[in-house]
Amino acid sequence: MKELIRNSHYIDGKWVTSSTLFPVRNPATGDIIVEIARGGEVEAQQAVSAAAKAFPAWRALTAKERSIKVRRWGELMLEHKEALAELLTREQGKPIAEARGEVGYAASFLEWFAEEAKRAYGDVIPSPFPGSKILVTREPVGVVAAITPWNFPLAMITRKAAPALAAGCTMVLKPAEDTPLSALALAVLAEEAGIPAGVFNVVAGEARAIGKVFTESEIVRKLSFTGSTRTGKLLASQCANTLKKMSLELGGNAPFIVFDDADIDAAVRGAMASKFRNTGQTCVCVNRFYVQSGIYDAFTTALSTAVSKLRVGNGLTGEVEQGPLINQAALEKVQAHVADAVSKGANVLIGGQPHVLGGTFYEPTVLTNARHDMLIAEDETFGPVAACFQFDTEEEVIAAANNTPYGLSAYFYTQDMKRIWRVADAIESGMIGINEGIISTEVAPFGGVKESGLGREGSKYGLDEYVELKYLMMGGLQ
Ligand SMILES: NC(=O)C1=CN([C@@H]2O[C@H](COP(=O)(O)OP(=O)(O)OC[C@H]3O[C@@H](n4cnc5c(N)ncnc54)[C@H](OP(=O)(O)O)[C@@H]3O)[C@@H](O)[C@H]2O)C=CC1
Ligand SMILES: O=C(O)CCCC(=O)O
Repeated sequence: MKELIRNSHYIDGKWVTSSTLFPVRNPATGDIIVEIARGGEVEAQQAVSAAAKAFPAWRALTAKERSIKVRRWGELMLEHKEALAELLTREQGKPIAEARGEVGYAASFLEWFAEEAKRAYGDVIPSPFPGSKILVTREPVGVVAAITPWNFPLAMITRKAAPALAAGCTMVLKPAEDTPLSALALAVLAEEAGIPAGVFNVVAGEARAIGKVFTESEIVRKLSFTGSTRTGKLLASQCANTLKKMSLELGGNAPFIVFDDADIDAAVRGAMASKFRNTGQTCVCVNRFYVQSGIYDAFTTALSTAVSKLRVGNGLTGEVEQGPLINQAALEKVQAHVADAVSKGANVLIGGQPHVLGGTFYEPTVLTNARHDMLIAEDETFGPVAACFQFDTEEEVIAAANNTPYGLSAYFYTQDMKRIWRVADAIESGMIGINEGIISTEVAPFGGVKESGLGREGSKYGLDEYVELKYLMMGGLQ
């Protein structure tokens, strides 16, 4: 087994330190896990140069040769599943069972795109001109920069690195300040898998300085970002001058609609899975529950009963289902949303306070009588708070669900087949769970519309984000 904890950057196949360090803390205890190198402009430039140098040889490999290495990277993740999961829980806080799930999910992107690498087919187009042939080939974009968030410290990296490397691109990565250790552990395993020096580089540290180098570089031809809409817009503006290709997976404000004819038990199971995954800290977590009047009391009561059974604590202890929030700012956001909702008339059915464990733990919470003038209706809470709105008609709820600049995920529960199609067509969202609370899988296209972003990750479509089409017109063939 490889030692997975590293405290320096991984650039050009070497472990490189910096003159200053920053602490990585366990959000469940506040303890420092390790202090790691704080990189900035210099390290970011080194990483971009290394990725540029490695690109010609990596793209020149056959798709099958790249596929073998990418697949091996994923296999190594699974061979180190327990150690990776433990590290992930220590730096991110999610319950160990969810961390194990994330290791598998992250590895699944490496397996999937190792397969897709071999299917980066071109095209032959019937030519309208005599004596000519028209061909389309698919080429790697070049050097890709990735900037990733703290909520899925492994999966958000492999969801980008797997298609990028499979397509023949090289990568520079800046992980989130709160969770760089999982990214560095991935670099250890990339090296072990035989991924050549410079193909995958990790620089942790100063977000703005590193981001500026990545976005302003003429060498970097693509930015792939997951995080807040605010930061996504900033990075997109920084990319404008070099007109980079961009994938942006940004914030959401997911509605979860429960119609009168829904199977209430199934809806509560879906609600629990979607809302409380990672303590409410995923971009596809429900933010607004819309429950039809006829079942409002029954649903909210059943939801509260389920929420009352959630066990909160340090994710490393096996029984726990809800970990801490990632940091103090996250706790303050949740507190502000709940205080604002209560001040405007929301009722607290359960929870509503910081947890007695202290730190950044917050009680799993259900609010009823939610209204649209509350902060919770506009901005993703990113915490364990289920805010329930009441509605009467399908028309009214579709208008309410769409009344947001976001459009990442949405969910609805009904047993009426005609309504399923009507509502699925009407909702403005990149992804919809229909009688289903968990939608994430490597085989399906993940991404949003409106201000939730650009592009799709995972699935057969995910490779397209890392390739350019090249059209070849061959004349004089007669
Ligand atoms: N779509 C999603 O999956 C996510 C959505 N969010 C939403 O965003 C809110 C705030 O979370 P937060 O972590 O601050 O999200 P951010 O969007 O700020 O962070 C995401 C990533 O972007 C980096 N980053 C931040 N600012 C810059 C910059 N100027 N240049 C380059 N990189 C930058 C961060 O680095 P660093 O960590 O070093 O600051 C991190 O790696 C959450 O409450 C949630 O609503 C958050 C995370 C994921
Ligand atoms: O919050 C995110 O951006 C990660 C989504 C996790 C998933 O793929 O479900």
